[in-house]
Amino acid sequence: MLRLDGVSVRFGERAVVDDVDLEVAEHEIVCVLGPSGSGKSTLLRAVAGLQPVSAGRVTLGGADQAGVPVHRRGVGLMFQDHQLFPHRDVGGNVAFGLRMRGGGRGSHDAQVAELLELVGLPGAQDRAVASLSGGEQQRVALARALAPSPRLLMLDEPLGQLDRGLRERLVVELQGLFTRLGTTVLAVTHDQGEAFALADRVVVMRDGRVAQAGTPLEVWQRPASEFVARFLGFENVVPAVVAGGVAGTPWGKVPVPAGSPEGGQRLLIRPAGVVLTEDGLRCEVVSRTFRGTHVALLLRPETGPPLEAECGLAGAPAAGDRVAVSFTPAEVVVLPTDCGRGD
Ligand SMILES: Nc1ncnc2c1ncn2[C@@H]1O[C@H](COP(=O)(O)OP(=O)(O)OP(=O)(O)O)[C@@H](O)[C@H]1O
Repeated sequence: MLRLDGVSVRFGERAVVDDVDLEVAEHEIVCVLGPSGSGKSTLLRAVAGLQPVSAGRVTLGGADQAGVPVHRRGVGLMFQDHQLFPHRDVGGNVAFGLRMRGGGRGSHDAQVAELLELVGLPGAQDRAVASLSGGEQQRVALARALAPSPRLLMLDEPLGQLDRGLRERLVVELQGLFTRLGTTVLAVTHDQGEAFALADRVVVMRDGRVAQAGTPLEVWQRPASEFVARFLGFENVVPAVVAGGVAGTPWGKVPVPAGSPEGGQRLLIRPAGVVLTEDGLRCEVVSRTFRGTHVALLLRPETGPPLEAECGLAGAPAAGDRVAVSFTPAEVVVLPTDCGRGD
């Protein structure tokens, strides 16, 4: 459906998007994820035709998009500040989306009703935009973007301004809706939770380049670099020397998965792999945080930097308690080095 070959966007000397290859298959939901300023929005704008590319090629359905204006690309856009028309009612906003398809100014009542039903706002046609909550406005913007049945729907921080609880609910709804409709989606977000909940595949960007692309599970289980690991919120990353299935680390010996590269490496231990035991590395519990399904612990080991661990709710130690931990190799990742990226 969508293909980017070596796409770069430069502002002056600076490549904000730098030689990016990317494919989105029909019916696929791809989320571009990355820190602020990594070039996500610029990439999306280049695909939409809102931003000229400095090098490379964007093809949609096999057709080169060079010189094709935004309104002829057949893409739907929903941006962070969802830009509803404040003076039109909800129905008028959604009908605008339908007219974008070239259906003329005729009555679109039935389709508007159907679209509002779809986004969970049945019967809202006559409501004023100003009377809607943030989440409701987001749904109207979505109905308007879906109205012309775009071959590719592009979302830029679609839930960016909403509070966390609402975002978590909406993201599940969106995922279900897109899957039901078979919509092809390219979305941009800086929120990994959102990306992981929505996407079939995530693309992590760093300084205009693709740092890793894969399914949420692949990226979560096997971060391709220390940058990706830290971006995902993993803090247990240390230098290590790997030999014979064991890594020598500041926390002592840590078993690594079979087949891990040997020699001087960077090592990630996911918190789930730091297990409370009778006998092992001795630590003091600095803090504990209830996370619903488990307890997150911050530990101060007798050697090495602080360690993040997880344990069950029952019998979780308290701040100040002394515990011992061991490590589970399945949760240990020997990280590929970030070539030339200054880490
Ligand atoms: N029109 C422009 N002229 C010059 N620099 C720009 C322009 N648009 C964006 N940039 C710069 O390009 C870089 C990438 O911006 P972009 O908005 O694509 O990042 P982003 O990853 O979407 O960030 P955020 O998550 O904060 O929206 C930023 O440093 C930004 O300042």
